[in-house]
Amino acid sequence: MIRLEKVTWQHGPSAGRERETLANISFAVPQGGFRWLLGPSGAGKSSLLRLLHLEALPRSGTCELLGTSITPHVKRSALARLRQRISMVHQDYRLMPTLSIADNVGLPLRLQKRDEDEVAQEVSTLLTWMGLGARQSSCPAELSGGEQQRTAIARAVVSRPAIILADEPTNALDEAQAVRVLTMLRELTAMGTTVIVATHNDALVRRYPAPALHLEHGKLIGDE
Ligand SMILES: Nc1ncnc2c1ncn2[C@@H]1O[C@H](COP(=O)(O)OP(=O)(O)OP(=O)(O)O)[C@@H](O)[C@H]1O
Repeated sequence: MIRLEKVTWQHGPSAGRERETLANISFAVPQGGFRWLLGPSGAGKSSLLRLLHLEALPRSGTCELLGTSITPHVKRSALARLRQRISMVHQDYRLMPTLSIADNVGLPLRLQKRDEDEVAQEVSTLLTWMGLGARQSSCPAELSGGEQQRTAIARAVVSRPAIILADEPTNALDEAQAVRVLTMLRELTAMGTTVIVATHNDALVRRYPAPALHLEHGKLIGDE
């Protein structure tokens, strides 16, 4: 469950800024829910996802993720536990440049101290499904943009997190790959994962009708 009530946040210090990056944002997504996150460039989509990924804390308002209230007083240990259950596909992928593709994808499983044989098996199965079976020992720099994006998606889903946040996860993919990724994300919601996908891909939104959060100038102008 994700629940935000009048959440406000901004980049940098409050003084001297014309407006908040995110202003008075309220919405809720039940566990297993799917939401598109839409809005023009600069509307605040990435900022909202970063907030939900706990890369920053709200300036005001209440934010509840998976039953934990995110307040300035929340314990670091609680935040750390929560972070392990929330995955993000960043727009710029954020792969570890010195690790192979397999090790990048295996990272969340190793953080969970999973058995090495199990890690190898899960990573290999997922990468093969993503069409990256032959690239497992390559480094990110040797991959195309689309291959890097698919690696970032694999890393986000491999540990079966409770929440997946994806920031334009299909912008480097061709249509067939984008459809495959969306189908997978929708299937994960059927298994109880909450998914929010920011996108400018109107065709994909039309193909997968779902409720959408519409942001404009940092304000939520629609939740339907
Ligand atoms: N690091 C930063 N420092 C200061 N302001 C920033 C920073 N990153 C983004 N902003 C500002 O915050 C606002 C929201 O940006 P954000 O990246 O969240 O929008 P977006 O909707 O994701 O845009 P896009 O669709 O282009 O990715 C914009 O006004 C942007 O200029």
